[in-house]
Amino acid sequence: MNAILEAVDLTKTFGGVDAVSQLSFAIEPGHVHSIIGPNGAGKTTLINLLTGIYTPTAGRILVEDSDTRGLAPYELARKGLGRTFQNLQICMNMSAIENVMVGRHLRLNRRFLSALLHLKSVRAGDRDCRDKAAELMRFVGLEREIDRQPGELSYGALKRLEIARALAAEPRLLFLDEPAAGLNANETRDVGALIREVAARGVTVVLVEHDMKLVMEVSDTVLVLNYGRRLAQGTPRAIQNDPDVVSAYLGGA
Ligand SMILES: Nc1ncnc2c1ncn2[C@@H]1O[C@H](COP(=O)(O)OP(=O)(O)OP(=O)(O)O)[C@@H](O)[C@H]1O
Repeated sequence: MNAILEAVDLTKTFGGVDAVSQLSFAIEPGHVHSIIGPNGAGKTTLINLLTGIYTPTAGRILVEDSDTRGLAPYELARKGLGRTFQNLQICMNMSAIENVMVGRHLRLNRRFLSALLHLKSVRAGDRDCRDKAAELMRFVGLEREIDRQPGELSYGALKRLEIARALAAEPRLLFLDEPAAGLNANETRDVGALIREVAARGVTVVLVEHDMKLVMEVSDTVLVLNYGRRLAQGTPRAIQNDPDVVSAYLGGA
């Protein structure tokens, strides 16, 4: 088995409601894999399970064949799992590049909290970290924003900054939770191009997104959830033509 991540009979129950129910799937390395589904289908719950925020009620999650049960999110980050969040998690009192440098410390420094508290010495002492962060800001198209404060950046730029920060930890698998939410059409198109570039760098991308145009343009495979279960999985073209998906989701969207 060469899956980078595998879910086996995964279930998460909240007070009698199965938010995710007996879900099995595999994510092959490389490419862009999207997870879609109507509101309440279980997408966020699934991401929170895969990234260690929730513990499964039943079932298993394997990262490169190793069971992740009991591992905290930061331990999964060290195994190569990165993520961005639906709601921005940017530190507004740090410069844009410092936010990206923090992302690198989350992976490299076991005592990252103390590193955060001594950010000035980190900044002075770790030229490599800053250089790497600057390279990532260029990669996401924010080369002119390096020393600006997040409060001066557009919402679209902040979303890209989050992606740069997640990449700073050098993930092999990157979860993007609604990266296009709140963006206009141009910004969404740019995020789509960025997602493809991230995948071209060899980072496997798992995308949770409501914007169907974006999903269909950037994905290699799409997993469709409905009531916490797998409704369909396949290429964007196959998904768009799947009658179950059309009636349960796309048709009602
Ligand atoms: N912490 C929680 N406590 C109780 N129920 C929850 C909790 N989180 C999610 N649920 C329920 O689990 C189901 C799946 O919710 P989830 O947020 O994972 O869906 P989603 O597909 O991400 O939805 P959306 O597209 O609206 O973000 C819903 O019925 C929701 O009400």
